[in-house]
Amino acid sequence: MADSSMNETLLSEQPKPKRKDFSKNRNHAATAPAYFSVWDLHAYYGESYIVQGVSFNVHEGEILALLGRNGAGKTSTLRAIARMDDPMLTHGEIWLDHHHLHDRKSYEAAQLGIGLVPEDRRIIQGLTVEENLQLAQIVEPKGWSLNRVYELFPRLKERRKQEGTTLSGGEQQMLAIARALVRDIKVLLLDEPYEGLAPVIVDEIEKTLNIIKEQGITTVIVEQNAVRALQLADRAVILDTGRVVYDGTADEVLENEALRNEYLAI
Ligand SMILES: Nc1ncnc2c1ncn2[C@@H]1O[C@H](COP(=O)(O)OP(=O)(O)OP(=O)(O)O)[C@@H](O)[C@H]1O
Repeated sequence: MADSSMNETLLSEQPKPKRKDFSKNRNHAATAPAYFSVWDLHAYYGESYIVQGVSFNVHEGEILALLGRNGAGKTSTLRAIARMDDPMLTHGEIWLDHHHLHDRKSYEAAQLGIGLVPEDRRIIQGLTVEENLQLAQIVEPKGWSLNRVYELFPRLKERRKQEGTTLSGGEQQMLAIARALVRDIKVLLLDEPYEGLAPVIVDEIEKTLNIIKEQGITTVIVEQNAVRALQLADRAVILDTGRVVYDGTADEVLENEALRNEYLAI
């Protein structure tokens, strides 16, 4: 999270939040060729104006890295897309496979195919690995079967009777991703999946994300480990103070030292 001084700056310089008003939005779907399209999102925490007009498109089956320095607004953008209450989305459009999400609740966005894996992974205490997965399957529509998930994550199969919160960090991350897959998701939103993990575990998760991509699932990954995210991703969007400052190929960012220095400090 960014320091509070940035918040204060944003607070003093930015306009006050407006009432939610999606009626003035133009119909972006008519012009958006992309499978998953985010257009001109504006979102606030209380009066703090954080997401300041973010737009990007993602093609089906693509992996997009959403990058930027601490406090750039990456998590907030993911949360706005997943239609969480905080930050409050006040303007913009979100389209997934011809369905609009911008005027929906988070549970409706989830039913339409958004799978958010938050940074803290939210493994449910007191439940085994398998019970965590079964609980995620309660809500329709269902996605992958447990057998299919266990094929992808043999470690979870081995530990299926173990309490989820006692797993290692990497295994908990696998469980968090698996929980998204047992629901019928179209877009996987990953917030800092590599955080705190050893490089060898990052390798393992990266392989899994490539397999998930081969199955046609679209992924947006937010990651402080920008190089690893760029190596995985097809495309990259870089945010700075809640605005898009780069939208292009991941390879171009890896090759463009000036861009990396300026916006990623790497
Ligand atoms: N619940 C909240 N209430 C108020 N401000 C918040 C809240 N969460 C985040 N912010 C502020 O929003 C801004 C963007 O935060 P966000 O977490 O989206 O950034 P980020 O790019 O994901 O950074 P990081 O990698 O550090 O998490 C920061 O200034 C942060 O302090």
